Amino acid sequence: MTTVQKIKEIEDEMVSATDLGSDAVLSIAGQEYVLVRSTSRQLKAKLAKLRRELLGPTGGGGGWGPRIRCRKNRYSYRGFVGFPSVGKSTLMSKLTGTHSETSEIDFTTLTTVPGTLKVHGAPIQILDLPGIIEGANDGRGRGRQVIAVARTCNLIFIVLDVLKPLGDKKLIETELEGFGIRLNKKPPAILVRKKDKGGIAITNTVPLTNIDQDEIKAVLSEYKINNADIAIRQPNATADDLVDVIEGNRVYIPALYVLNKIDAISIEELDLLYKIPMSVPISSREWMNIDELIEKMWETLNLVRVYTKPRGLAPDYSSPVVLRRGKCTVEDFCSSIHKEIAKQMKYAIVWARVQSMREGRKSG
Ligand SMILES: Nc1nc2c(ncn2[C@@H]2O[C@H](COP(=O)(O)OP(=O)(O)OP(=O)(O)O)[C@@H](O)[C@H]2O)c(=O)[nH]1
Ligand SMILES: [K+]
Ligand SMILES: [Mg+2]
Repeated sequence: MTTVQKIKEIEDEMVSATDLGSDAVLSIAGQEYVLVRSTSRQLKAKLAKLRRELLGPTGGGGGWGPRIRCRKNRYSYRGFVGFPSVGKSTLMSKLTGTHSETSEIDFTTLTTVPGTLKVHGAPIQILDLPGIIEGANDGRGRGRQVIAVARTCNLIFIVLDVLKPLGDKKLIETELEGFGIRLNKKPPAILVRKKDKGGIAITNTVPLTNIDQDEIKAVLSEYKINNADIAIRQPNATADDLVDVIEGNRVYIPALYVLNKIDAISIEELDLLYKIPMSVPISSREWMNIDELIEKMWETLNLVRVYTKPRGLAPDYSSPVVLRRGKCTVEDFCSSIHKEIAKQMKYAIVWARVQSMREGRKSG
């Protein structure tokens, strides 16, 4: 029996215990739980604890149900990351029409649940993810796996509950950063080229304001790099930026802060929320301000839609090929369909409604 099935069994038992109107004893994984009609709150907490145990790397004894899996294929994903019960699944279910279990109990979602939302004709893949807890990137709960999936996304929605302290924003950021994810940041314009000899040579095309030559050398010596050319073109580069470049396994992902449950706050409080950069206040349950969320998502994704046109016929506007701006040459278009197509193609005629669409001819 998988863990998910086990939890379902507990929930069913909870219902029947309530029906019985008396105490019932339930044994799960060798532990006995006394189900009392009047203690449903306690039971829920127990269930949440059990779920968290099962989420943990040691708990569950490998009885985990469907594994968190997310392969990066021709689809790219956008994922919901947040603490438990902030409303990720409510939002995902309503946005995409794909059912993902919701409830007031923490750790309701136990696996990755994918759904698709069409925005301006382009299918956008969205992943509902299990809630994470503080310390996730150190291995607490199932957070590591969740964050590993988030690393493969090309947009992260950080979902926050406006009824909980906004310090949660910082906590989530720290968890993601601890896993090498850099949010709303470009890769630092710093070049580190290791050599066999010659010592450390530092050149900078911008003034060094946050780090000096000695500090750069100190960081390099931490990594036992004694011979290297360092070129700094990043204004206000920091030691952290340098470390990121040396470590090399960082991912730079845009993030949108989804501030959920605004139905439960006042207009004055809402005004304050609007000051948070890259944020959208919404209510997923009451379906408030969802249009703004979708538009911000579209802008942040920076996508280009390419419609194909059979000779002599009108373009097929029903299913565009979706490419990323800056990566939308004819060759990119071909590769997104099949890697062989570009080799055989002699030319393409391209009409563009956006300026950045590059000239579409490819000589044969
Ligand atoms: N007031 C209010 N409650 C909401 C809103 N969205 C979700 N909720 C409630 O918040 C609770 C948690 O919702 P879920 O969608 O299960 O939250 P989740 O983030 O997926 O939770 P986990 O999967 O456990 O991490 C449920 O009781 C929802 O009804 C909202 O916009 N306003
Ligand atoms: K929940
Ligand atoms: Mg959920």
